[in-house]
Amino acid sequence: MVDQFPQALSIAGSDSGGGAGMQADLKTIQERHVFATTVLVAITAQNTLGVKDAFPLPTKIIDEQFAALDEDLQIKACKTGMLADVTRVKAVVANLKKYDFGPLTLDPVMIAKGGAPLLSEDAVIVVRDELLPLATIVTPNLPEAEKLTGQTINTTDDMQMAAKKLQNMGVQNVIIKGGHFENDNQSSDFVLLSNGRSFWLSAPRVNTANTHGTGDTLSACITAELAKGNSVEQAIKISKQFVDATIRDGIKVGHGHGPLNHWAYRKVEANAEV
Ligand SMILES: Nc1ncnc2c1ncn2[C@@H]1O[C@H](COP(=O)(O)OP(=O)(O)O)[C@@H](O)[C@H]1O
Ligand SMILES: Cc1ncc(COP(=O)(O)O)c(N)n1
Repeated sequence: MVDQFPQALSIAGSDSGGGAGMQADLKTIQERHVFATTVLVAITAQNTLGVKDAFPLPTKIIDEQFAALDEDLQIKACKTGMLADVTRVKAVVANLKKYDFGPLTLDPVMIAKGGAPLLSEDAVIVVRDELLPLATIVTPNLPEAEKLTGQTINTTDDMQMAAKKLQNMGVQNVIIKGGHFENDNQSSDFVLLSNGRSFWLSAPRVNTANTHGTGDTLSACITAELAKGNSVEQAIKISKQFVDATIRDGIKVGHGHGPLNHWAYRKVEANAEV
């Protein structure tokens, strides 16, 4: 059979403000020329000023979304974002064990930039023990890596140690994002691959409050690149450049932590072609 157009899946929560969550995933996957599909796990009433309310969806409709996709589509890579609570994490784990949607990028979303919880405290252990071993790559920010490993992260050495711990927990590849090291003039992420290779991806830190959805965008881009058949290393490198462009070439939307410019990477690619 002729291969179908590359298809990727975002399993996440909706951000009504359009900057993060499933909306950021859809915009990113589309920008990478991959067909985006979705399993909606929760709905948030949210804007750039914060999360006003959140409503986790019943597991029945979560299961039905997975079944509908499996019946018809040929999904080559998937990612998880906001999973809300123990019930939803367990539902997603069960579905990912039931169906093959390709390599899983696990973005262990826990707390929104504005401070609102997007994953209940008791669900962290379920993510660690049940979802992490299913993932091809995990993409925690610093507070998420601290929660998952139980260690504090104050230095770059701590980041490397935490990455090794995560790998020992059963995930093949790890990227620990350094966006929260706000006193550094670089934004540096540490990558540890399944073959033991490790490296840093750094970019000059952009002095901006408009970083709503950076983590979602990075993990969605990795997912899109994996759906095209790129290696984990290629996918991570392209995604760092992609998210960097979306932050650097910013737009003004809303009055708080504004969203990214999801079409900024087009200019980078156009310049590269000249
Ligand atoms: N101010 C910034 N300037 C440049 N890159 C940034 C900035 N903030 C975050 N990043 C990058 O954005 C990506 C997402 O990181 P981070 O913001 O830590 O994730 P999250 O949204 O999950 O908290 C990483 O590649 C990080 O290095
Ligand atoms: C539905 C949803 N999913 C994820 C995030 C995390 O994004 P950020 O950490 O940039 O606030 C969010 N705010 N809302």
